[in-house]
Amino acid sequence: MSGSVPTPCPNAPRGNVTQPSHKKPQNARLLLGVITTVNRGEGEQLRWPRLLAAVGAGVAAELCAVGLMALAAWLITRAAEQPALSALSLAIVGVRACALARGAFRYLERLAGHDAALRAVARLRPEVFRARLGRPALRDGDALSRLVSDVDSVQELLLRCLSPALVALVVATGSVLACTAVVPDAGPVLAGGLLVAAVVLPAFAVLAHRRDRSAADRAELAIAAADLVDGARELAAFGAVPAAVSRAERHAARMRRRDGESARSGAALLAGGVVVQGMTAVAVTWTALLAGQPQTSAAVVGFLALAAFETVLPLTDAARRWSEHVPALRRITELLAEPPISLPPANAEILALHDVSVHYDRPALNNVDLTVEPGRAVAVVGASGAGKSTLLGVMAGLVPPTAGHVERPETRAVTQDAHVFSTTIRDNLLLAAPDATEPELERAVEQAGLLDWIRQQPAGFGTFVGESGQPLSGGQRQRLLLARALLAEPDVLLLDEPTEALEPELADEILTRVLRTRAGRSTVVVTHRLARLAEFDEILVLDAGRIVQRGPHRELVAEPGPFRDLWEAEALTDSVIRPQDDLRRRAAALTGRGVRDR
Ligand SMILES: Nc1ncnc2c1ncn2[C@@H]1O[C@H](COP(=O)(O)OP(=O)(O)OP(=O)(O)O)[C@@H](O)[C@H]1O
Repeated sequence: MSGSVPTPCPNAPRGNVTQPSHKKPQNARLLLGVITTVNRGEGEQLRWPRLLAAVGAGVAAELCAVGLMALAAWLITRAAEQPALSALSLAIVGVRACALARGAFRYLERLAGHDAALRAVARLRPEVFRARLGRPALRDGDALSRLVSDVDSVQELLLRCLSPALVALVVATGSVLACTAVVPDAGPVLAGGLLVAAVVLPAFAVLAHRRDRSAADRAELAIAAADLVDGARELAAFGAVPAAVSRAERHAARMRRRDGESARSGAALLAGGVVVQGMTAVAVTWTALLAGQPQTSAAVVGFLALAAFETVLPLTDAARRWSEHVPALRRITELLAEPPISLPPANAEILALHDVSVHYDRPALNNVDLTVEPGRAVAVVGASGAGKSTLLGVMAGLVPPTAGHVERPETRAVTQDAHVFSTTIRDNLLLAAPDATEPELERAVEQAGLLDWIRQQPAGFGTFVGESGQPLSGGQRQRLLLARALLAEPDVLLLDEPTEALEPELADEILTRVLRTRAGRSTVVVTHRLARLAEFDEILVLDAGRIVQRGPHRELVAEPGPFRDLWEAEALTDSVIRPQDDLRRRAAALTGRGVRDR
């Protein structure tokens, strides 16, 4: 693996790792599980009462709506009989009260519901980010944005699925009971109609969503569009723009077609709901009349039925949303269920590996025994894939060994995939030593060879870098990461090809400075470059996960063996490449352009 520190069992997604087998829990249990997670611990959190208060207010608002319709129906039919006004006054007040209360309860429902959902999301987000800590980096933007949108899905599920479902359940039951109380024969008719709207139509919506491929099409279109934008230069250079554009157009056309199909099936379900609503209201009224009930009662149950459906019909949409958001819920649940990763704490004064092995799908490190005495400088060399980064990862505690054990003092590693945060240079550095003073910052960046460049920036240490800041060259990035590790003043500094992106002279200069200023700090450097290894106390030569040779530079070059082979190979390459480099440097000097970073 080139450079980045790999992560084997128990948490790596690759290799011979046995993944924990997650039995798929039921969807409703998923949501309950997530709500339990956000209910854990102290501080600001979602409390069940908030959610129940929202549901309670929603029920009250919907019951007011049903009551309003039923009272209005009674009022109109009764008024047609022209009774004394006093006989209607209670109903008039009731209609007014229901109308006012409905608005007030609706407002309370929104307030309590959003409060509960936002608290849930605020609580869940750090839990999810914490659970991601230490796991392999998410390189693809889609996975990264999903990490954010998955948590938003929980808000959607609470507000647009769970809460409406609970409200509909209570209001539908209440409406059937009220209808039965007024016209006993009409109760079962209403119950049947509501069941169709609450169960059958949502089931169709779920089925339609399962068959709907528009989400996959949308993702493919996004990928094609990203290729068009990010790869515009290469596509133009290879004359491949028309082909790429027509591929994106094909995705767009397919997505339009699918969107049309899904809009048609949604509209059909909506229309189906309205038909069921109308037919049930007619059937309920008819049943009441057939049962010999007065017209007033028939009108009341008919309108009551109409109003009850207003609460139940949105369940079709809620079911579609539920199907849309459940995969996000599943991802969150699986992430939270994984055992937390934490770096093992320092447990010794001296770094020592005892019979350490690391196995992925095949061995990466075999029975390594090694002690790094305080203050020693050790270089690790070997062919690509020999296990250098894995060894460094084990030393840093980033890769747990599959066999053997590690004694480790305080270490800091600069891995190839170490992250530059999207903030100022200063904040990136202070991550390692929050109390570092300005001179300490300057000393660290000077050792890492970045001070001159920082001084040239108008904002100096306040220059924004990272994703949303100033783009850094590979060499500047490596030097910033090196300075950050130096600032932490660890007992053991572990560097994985720390200057690979720099010109050889500058790389040597920086490495020499880092080694000379090490005092009591041990330094282990993985490197492909063998030129300056005489500065190291010991060189470890790795081959196929084993230490095949070790010793100081002068001894290793004096005897035939793997190191001398590597050394001679590099000398041969240098004799071909160096003259070209010199030429390039002279040309750069003439044109006044720097060539320090590769
Ligand atoms: N996460 C992983 N899962 C499976 N195999 C892995 C993983 N990480 C590394 N390997 C394998 O382990 C072996 C050692 O990899 P490692 O990255 O330690 O080599 P390296 O000497 O640092 O290589 P390079 O010089 O190219 O960076 C390689 O065969 C690699 O394919």
